[in-house]
Amino acid sequence: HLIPYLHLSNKLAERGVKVSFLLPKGALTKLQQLNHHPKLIHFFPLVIPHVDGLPPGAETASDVPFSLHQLLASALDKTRDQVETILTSLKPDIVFFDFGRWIPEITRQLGTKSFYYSVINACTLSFFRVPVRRITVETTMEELIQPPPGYPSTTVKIKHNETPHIAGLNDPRLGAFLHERLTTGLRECDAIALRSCQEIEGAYSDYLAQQYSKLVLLTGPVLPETPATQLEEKWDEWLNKFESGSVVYCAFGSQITLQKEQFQELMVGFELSGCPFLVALTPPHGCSTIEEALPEGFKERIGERGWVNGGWVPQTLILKHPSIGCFVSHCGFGSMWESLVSDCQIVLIPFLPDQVMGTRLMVEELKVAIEVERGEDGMIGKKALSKAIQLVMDNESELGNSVKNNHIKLKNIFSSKDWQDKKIDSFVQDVQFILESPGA
Ligand SMILES: C[C@@H]1O[C@H](OP(=O)(O)OP(=O)(O)OC[C@H]2O[C@@H](n3ccc(=O)[nH]c3=O)[C@H](O)[C@@H]2O)[C@H](O)[C@H](O)[C@H]1O
Repeated sequence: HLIPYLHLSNKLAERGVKVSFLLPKGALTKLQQLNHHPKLIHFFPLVIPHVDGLPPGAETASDVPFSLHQLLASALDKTRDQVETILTSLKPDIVFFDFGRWIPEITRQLGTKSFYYSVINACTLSFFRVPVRRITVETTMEELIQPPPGYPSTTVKIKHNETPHIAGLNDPRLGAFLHERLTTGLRECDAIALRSCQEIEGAYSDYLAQQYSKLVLLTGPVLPETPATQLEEKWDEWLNKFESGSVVYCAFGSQITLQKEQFQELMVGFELSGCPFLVALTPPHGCSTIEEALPEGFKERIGERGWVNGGWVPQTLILKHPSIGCFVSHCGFGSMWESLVSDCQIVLIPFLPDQVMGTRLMVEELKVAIEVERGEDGMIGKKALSKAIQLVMDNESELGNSVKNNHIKLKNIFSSKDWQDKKIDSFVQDVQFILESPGA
């Protein structure tokens, strides 16, 4: 959530807006590198108090598994005094927030506005977090995956047989907690803003506005300008060995850590695909390095054809490299947008609820990607993965060409800087209108 908020801050700063960015102290180093306007964007590091049950020093969602997000949110709540002191001294015109459901209480006292800025896709937010829904600890799985009345899709949904394998769905306490927290923020804020656009999520954003009877503003994808820095030599040199559009790139964002068995199954899937591949995944559970996680004899069999990296890679630069032809992604919202503006074929393996919903939007509605089906046991099988990759990489494949052509149509719109700038410009105009009309 911090990365998309900073992308938006950069776009606002480009338009002369002064931004105060409150963030966990521990995230400062990583985020500082993404701050393109240090004269207009000032960081205010927050000390995140320890909460029993959290690993020592845990400060962001990438430090803890999804199951501990409730504890992380209570640690966030303990920063309220720090936040209140900073906002009282700054007196900003608007506060953008998402998990801090007590922000509107503070902004009302200060006579300023609060915008709930959602960095997850609108099709998920409007499916689960609308006032017409009641999600409590008693809510059954059947009730949970039922669309709310008036929901604008019958294909964007979570299927019953997959529910046991989606993290965060099978914990009624976590579900009730998230529902109460997010709907409070959406109900109490002055306006809702979404990191999306009419072209792909207009129906969901309109549904949300109708459900909350409040303005819903769209910022568009808010993608950073391609950084001036070049792709590091080690990646560029290795990728240049392969034909244009032949390499498969796989990454699952900052929150997914696989079980070792699933990790190894995916590695053999890349091997069976016959394509060169570059994989950037954190070492699976129980492994401290990626080397120890690799299947027996894998490195010897693969040789120079594959690179499995156990840490963070410059994803946006890699996706722009001409050798990359396929992106195997978890459909995190940031990666989803980055895949839409890329020239790659898109293969999706979602893990969290919003990633499943985003995958259905991409596959069933936009028809620009294919999804790798899980087996009965919830595993992504090596054959299913290699088949999906071969399908999109085969120039003769009808489905492969169909998703490619649909993707190109959207890419031609979304990758235009002019289109992206127009989205932000109209967002800033709408915000100014709200600020100038006190009754709004
Ligand atoms: C809203 C929330 O975002 C979360 O973020 P997560 O980090 O998983 O994935 P992305 O949104 O793709 O964000 C990941 C960001 O990290 C970048 N990246 C990733 C891996 C790497 O090796 N190098 C990189 O530069 C990537 O380019 C993207 O910008 C979850 O999805 C969650 O489902 C969703 O609700």
